Amino acid sequence: MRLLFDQFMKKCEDGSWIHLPSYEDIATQRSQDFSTFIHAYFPTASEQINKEKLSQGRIFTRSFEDGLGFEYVMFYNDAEKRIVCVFQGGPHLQGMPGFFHGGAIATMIDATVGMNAIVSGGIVMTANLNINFKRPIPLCSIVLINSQLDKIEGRKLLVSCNVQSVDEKILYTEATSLFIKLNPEKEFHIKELVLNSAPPA
Ligand SMILES: CCCCC/C=C\C/C=C\C/C=C\C/C=C\CCCC(=O)SCCNC(=O)CCNC(=O)[C@H](O)C(C)(C)COP(=O)(O)OP(=O)(O)OC[C@H]1O[C@@H](n2cnc3c(N)ncnc32)[C@H](O)[C@@H]1OP(=O)(O)O
Repeated sequence: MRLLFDQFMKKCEDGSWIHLPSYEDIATQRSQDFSTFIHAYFPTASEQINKEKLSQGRIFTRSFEDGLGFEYVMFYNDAEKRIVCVFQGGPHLQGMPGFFHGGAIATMIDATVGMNAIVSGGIVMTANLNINFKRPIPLCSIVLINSQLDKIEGRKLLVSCNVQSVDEKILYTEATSLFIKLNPEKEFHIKELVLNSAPPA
């Protein structure tokens, strides 16, 4: 994992790739924006959300103890509209004995294609996620999630991805997704928000 991280950090040196900040980095810096965001886009839901609970909110991929759940880092290539996620799931993500749970894989896929849609299109939500599980992924192995923005049609963003072994010899999973941009009149400049929260390369 460290070796792959260092290889991608090297690619960041010429600016072609960007090490994306973790959700926690963004949330810590911009937590005051979250209730404004919810109120702007989902005014009815906003009344149903307990403000105290919201302040305890955590993205669930970052809710496990270190090493037991989702360990990952993402890198973004703006020219190619690609994100590569280096993912090493922990033992608490087990489904079939010895392998990752399909829901855990779906979560990481959604997080990766979702981040690609966010940096490409702004505030979006997943409308559709289609996954083909082709081979089971051994528990605790390191995999690469390669996502690609395929098309933008008005408010719709189509992003595809695959999950491969690090040596690229095993294709574990393929997925396509549809994201819908929320009301553009209430645009938050989320791309800047995400990129400005990036740790130094
Ligand atoms: C400053 C604060 C910032 C806050 C965020 C901060 C930081 C974030 C940073 C990082 C985040 C990190 C990682 C991201 C991690 C994970 C990503 C997870 C994302 C999710 O986990 S998200 C949860 C699951 N997600 C939902 O909970 C959505 C529920 N849903 C809805 O809320 C609505 O459904 C919505 C909004 C999607 C659309 O609603 P809408 O009213 O805006 O649009 P409408 O329905 O008119 O559709 C417009 C056109 O899309 C077509 N269309 C729609 N749906 C379709 C479908 N399924 N298949 C085919 N076509 C479809 C229509 O047919 C029409 O097409 P046409 O225009 O051609 O007629």
